[in-house]
Amino acid sequence: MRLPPAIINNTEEVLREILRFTAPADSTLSRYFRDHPRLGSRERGAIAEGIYAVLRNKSFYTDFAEAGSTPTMRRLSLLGLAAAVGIDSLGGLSEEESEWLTRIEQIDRTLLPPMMRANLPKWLYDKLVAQNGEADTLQLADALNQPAPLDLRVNTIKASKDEVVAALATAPILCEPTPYAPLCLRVLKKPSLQNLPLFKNGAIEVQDEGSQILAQIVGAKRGEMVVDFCAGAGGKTLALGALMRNTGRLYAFDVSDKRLTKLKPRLARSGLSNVHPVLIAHERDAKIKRLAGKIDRVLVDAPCSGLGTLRRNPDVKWRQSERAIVELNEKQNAIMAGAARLVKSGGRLVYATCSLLDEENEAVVAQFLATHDDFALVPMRDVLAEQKIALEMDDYLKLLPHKHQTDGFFAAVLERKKLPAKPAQVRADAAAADAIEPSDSDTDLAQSAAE
Ligand SMILES: C[S@@+](CC[C@H](N)C(=O)[O-])C[C@H]1O[C@@H](n2cnc3c(N)ncnc32)[C@H](O)[C@@H]1O
Repeated sequence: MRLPPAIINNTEEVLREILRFTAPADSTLSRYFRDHPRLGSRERGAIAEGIYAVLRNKSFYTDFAEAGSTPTMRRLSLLGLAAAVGIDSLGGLSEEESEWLTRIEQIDRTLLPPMMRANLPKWLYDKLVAQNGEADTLQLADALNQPAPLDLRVNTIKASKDEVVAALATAPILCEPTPYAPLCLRVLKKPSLQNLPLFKNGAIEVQDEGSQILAQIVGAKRGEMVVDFCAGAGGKTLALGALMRNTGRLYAFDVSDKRLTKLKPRLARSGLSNVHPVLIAHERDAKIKRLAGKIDRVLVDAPCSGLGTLRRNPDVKWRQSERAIVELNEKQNAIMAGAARLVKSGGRLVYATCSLLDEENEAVVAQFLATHDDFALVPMRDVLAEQKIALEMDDYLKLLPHKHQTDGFFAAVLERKKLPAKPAQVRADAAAADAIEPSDSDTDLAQSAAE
């Protein structure tokens, strides 16, 4: 059955707003759907997919939509909707529009000028070509312009992987294991999962395989003191807490109350009791200072451009700018310096981003090492071997959608050099002092966590 002609107008209306790039596309779409409750689920799906198709293919579509007699916004909407549901499913097309859409569908995109084929803004295209060359950039861009698969992480606190596969099969939902992360399942279609008992009872979380690998390379062990410095809504926190088998202490820091609030229901579902969310004012907050030198593993999943997640958030490439990257860089350097203070001698600091740009990745690590000679890089190949992850990397983790079918991720592991052992008497005195005067850091933080 054809979709009603009115959805072309709806798409045009919301697209006009989204293309101003003043807010994330997903939040504008959610608000539009809330304001238009009469749209059915099929119509909503078509509009959302149509908008995402325009965002993914904006350079190519704009070039073709600007020619012709009908308004550009209608033509862009038609191109997006046709890509999302097929020309034959669209009601209300004129004969000229149907023929025009068919002609564009038949264009061989490999013959387009490279930047138009990549559908990237010039500044980003130029940076990626300078970094990786044109052929690799085009392959990367093609992969970034495909929708991401739906990956799940099995929460072993609640169920085994086999139990989850069996329960999904009865739904019936088909899934398959992925190559690298041991607890990852890739769902073959994209069913809604929210109402599944498995989801409600916390046995599964939606999480990209790349994100799961990142949590694993932190190498957090049972009973350790761990900090997830930029925990956000807790995607990696929950994975870390489960890897620690719900033991030790895992602090989830963030400067955003809104994001930490989103962590709370996920935490309740997860069954974890070792996680302590703490709202911090900034990376030098006094709450942090009190944990200085006490933490085994610190993860900095830094605020970044998010360019590695274009499969999910295609608007990000049009919303980011070179100037924003410079500002992010300052923040990334400052957060690393703040987080480093927590790491104990012999402990590890993991820097991670979902950016594709060297300046947010290798350059931040280089700047950190240049100013922190008490840290050394642990080559990623050694970390992956420790964790038995079958990925070939050199010094850094660099996950890419066209090579690993994950979002784009970067990570580096830095170890704080071990201090020379203290003389026996000094050690004994320090132990006695600790026993009499427990540090106030834990009580303070536990209190913040309870708030
Ligand atoms: C990439 S997101 C984290 C995503 C999260 N780790 C996850 O797996 O879902 C970066 C986070 O850093 C937080 N952030 C920004 N500045 C910060 C700072 N100075 N200290 C700690 N967190 C900060 C942001 O609020 C945001 O939640």
